[in-house]
Amino acid sequence: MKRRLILLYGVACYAVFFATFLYAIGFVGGFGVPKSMDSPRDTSLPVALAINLGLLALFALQHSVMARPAFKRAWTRVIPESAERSTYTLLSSVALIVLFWLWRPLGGIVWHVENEVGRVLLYAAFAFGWALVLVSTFLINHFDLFGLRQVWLQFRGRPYRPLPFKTPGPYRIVRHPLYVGWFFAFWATPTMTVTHLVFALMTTAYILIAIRLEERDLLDALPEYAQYRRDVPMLVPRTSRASRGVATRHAGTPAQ
Ligand SMILES: C[S@@+](CC[C@H](N)C(=O)[O-])C[C@H]1O[C@@H](n2cnc3c(N)ncnc32)[C@H](O)[C@@H]1O
Repeated sequence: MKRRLILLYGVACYAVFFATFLYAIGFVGGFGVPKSMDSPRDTSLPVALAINLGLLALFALQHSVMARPAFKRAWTRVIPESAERSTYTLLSSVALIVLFWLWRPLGGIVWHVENEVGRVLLYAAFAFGWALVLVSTFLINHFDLFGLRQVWLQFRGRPYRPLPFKTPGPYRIVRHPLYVGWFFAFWATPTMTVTHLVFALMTTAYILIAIRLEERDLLDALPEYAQYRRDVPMLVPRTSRASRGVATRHAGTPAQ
């Protein structure tokens, strides 16, 4: 009974995540949702700015604190270990839903591209970003990142084994393709409003901090990560032939 409940909980958390992810595409891109990030301003600028920065800080805190190994060790004394990742996924989605709900558009145009080719290219870059995010989750292990693998294994009575370190496809070109995807998704827009710019700047700063925290944990957990870090750039691909040689050194899938 308990196993079944945990499985159901994991599936429900995943469903909430997936709906939130789809909503986020419309919220950032400005289509298909009742209120997007770039809707007209309805609050005074300082108040709107304070609310938005608070919402972003709430998400950043939840997302980074709950991802740290020390927090997970303490937290799994309270909740079942197999439900930890699903709970993380659920609370991340809740933080985003609160952000969508309370977000205050600021108005103001920073740039506006009217040229058709430019607009198509920017929309293509936006779509590429979201696709890269999704594809990267599958390259690492989509079902583990969002907690489904953990609840399924407990349901089948099998022990959880952490994911091995992997460098598939884009992970041989940059260490953080998923975060590169976010940059495309957040910066590529034909109409950059002040709201959108604040969002893009703040999320960029947060991702750079999150990379430091994530890499600190990866260096602690994986002996091979230090060499990978020396060989493969963080976010911007190298163009030289030498770097391509280095990338092929990571073409295999070293075990953890
Ligand atoms: C949201 S994913 C982001 C992965 C990566 N930073 C990126 O931008 O593509 C974060 C999780 O991926 C794991 N991770 C990061 N790089 C990895 C790799 N090369 N192989 C396996 N897991 C990895 C981290 O330990 C963390 O649990």
